[in-house]
Amino acid sequence: MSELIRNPRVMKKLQQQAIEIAQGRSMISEEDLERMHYLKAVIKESLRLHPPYPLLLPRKSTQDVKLMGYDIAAGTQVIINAWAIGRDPALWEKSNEFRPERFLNNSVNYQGLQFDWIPFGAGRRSCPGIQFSVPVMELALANIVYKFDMVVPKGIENEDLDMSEQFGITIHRKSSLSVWVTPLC
Ligand code: HEM
Repeated sequence: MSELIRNPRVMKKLQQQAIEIAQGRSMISEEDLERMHYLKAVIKESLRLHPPYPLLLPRKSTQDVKLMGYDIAAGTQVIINAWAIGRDPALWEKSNEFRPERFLNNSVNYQGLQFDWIPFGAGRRSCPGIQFSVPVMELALANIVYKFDMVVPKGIENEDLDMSEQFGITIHRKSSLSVWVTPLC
């Protein structure tokens, strides 16, 4: 929500897609999600910049390895930082910008097979909640933007919206998100 409000171009494009898909119906349904490619890209881009679970479950190396110049001895506990990978400028063009378009022609999926985007982790300890949480996020966001327009309160510029994060086992906004909401239909 914060990124959409900060990026009205993306909000407009997403609302446009929601209007086209809903075709005047009162709600967007789960069956509609398949065709909402821009919505899926928005969610993926949000998870790239703001993975709710930033540090994956600890792993242990089973053998001595050399990784990017570092020697990691067998038995070392390793913690993988999905937050840093998602913002790595070597992997992502303009890595700090919210640009869902980067996921439109990108085969990346939720299974964690491409290690440059791992908000749900990877491998046998990856998140078993993907099948539940992704449709829930998509359905909620699709219906919110279909029904409401949201902007920053008067007197604040979009780029001044406080995006500070509270780090911990999970990451969330440091301050509550205050918005002006207008019903659309
Ligand atoms: C946006 C929502 C969610 C995100 C971003 C997320 C992310 C993650 C991540 C990054 C891990 C660690 C994976 C790894 O180390 O490879 C994890 C583990 C796990 N998640 Fe989720 N998760 C979400 C929702 C859920 C939901 C809804 C459930 C249950 C209904 C769930 C259940 C679990 C469980 C049980 C584990 C531990 C798996 C294990 O120990 O093998 N998650 N999740």
